[in-house]
Amino acid sequence: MKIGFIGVGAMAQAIIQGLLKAKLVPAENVLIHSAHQRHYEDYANEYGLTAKDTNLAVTEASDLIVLAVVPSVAKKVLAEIRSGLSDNKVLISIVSGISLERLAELTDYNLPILRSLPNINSEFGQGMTAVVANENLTGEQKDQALSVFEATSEISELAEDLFPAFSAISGSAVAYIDFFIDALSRAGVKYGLSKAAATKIAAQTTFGSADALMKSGQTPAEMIDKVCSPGGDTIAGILAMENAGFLSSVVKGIDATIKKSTGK
Ligand SMILES: NC(=O)C1=CN([C@@H]2O[C@H](COP(=O)(O)OP(=O)(O)OC[C@H]3O[C@@H](n4cnc5c(N)ncnc54)[C@H](OP(=O)(O)O)[C@@H]3O)[C@@H](O)[C@H]2O)C=CC1
Ligand SMILES: O=C(O)[C@@H]1CCC=N1
Repeated sequence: MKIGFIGVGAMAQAIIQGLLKAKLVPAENVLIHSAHQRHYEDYANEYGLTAKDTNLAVTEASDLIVLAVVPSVAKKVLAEIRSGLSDNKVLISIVSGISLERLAELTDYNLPILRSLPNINSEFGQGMTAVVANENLTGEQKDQALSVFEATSEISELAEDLFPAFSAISGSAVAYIDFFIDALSRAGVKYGLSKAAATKIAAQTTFGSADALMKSGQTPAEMIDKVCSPGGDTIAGILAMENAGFLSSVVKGIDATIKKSTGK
């Protein structure tokens, strides 16, 4: 199986690194092209990938074609690769905000297409990806397309109208969670910890909390209650955070993310 990437920016690189770690395909079976020759050639050389001269050449030589460009250039790129697509290849889009209907309209209504929304944690096999297939993508071909994300992440098959919410609380939320870790870390610095030590402590605590939450099967509220000793320190902190608008500031951030991705 050959997997082509059109665009090798932050998200494509995370998936490629995840795929290489998972050994889903040999490195030379990953084909790439992007806007800047120096960038895609250097990246291909560094990891033993195959660089191609054009987006169309990637498409023609691949079984799965991952569209990994920013939304504003997707239309132009799809026009370039359209003639290389056929029903024995799968177009996989990771582009935020472009629907299956729009992808088909810009290419061909008979093509198998998978719309996905991964997150950057795919690099370490810890991603979370939403997927939705069109009616032309079924059976073995669908399994093959899903294998890219199974190798790098958990998968959630979602209705398309939930993609903006998913993108906000997963794709974008990696940054929001890191923002929270950085906030904890800066608070640690305020009270004398070094930034490096505070960041490690905050990151491990975040990681361990997410792991424990999932392993316990409890709700976040139940976990919070276990940490808040009666009359203790944590409940004082929770109340002060909420008084400063913690919940509504997080929801406002998600509202803004969804508004930007949908224009609504
Ligand atoms: N970053 C993330 O966490 C996530 C991103 N996404 C989606 O992934 C897509 C890419 O985002 P991201 O990786 O962050 O963006 P980047 O800006 O990091 O990467 C964009 C890539 O597109 C390439 N590119 C630009 N124009 C062309 C062209 N005409 N032909 C071929 N390649 C081109 C660039 O080439 P070059 O490198 O040579 O300049 C670059 O490699 C977006 O649609 C985004 O919505 C989805 C989920 C999460
Ligand atoms: O910021 C963005 O537009 C992309 C979509 C999800 C994560 N990054």
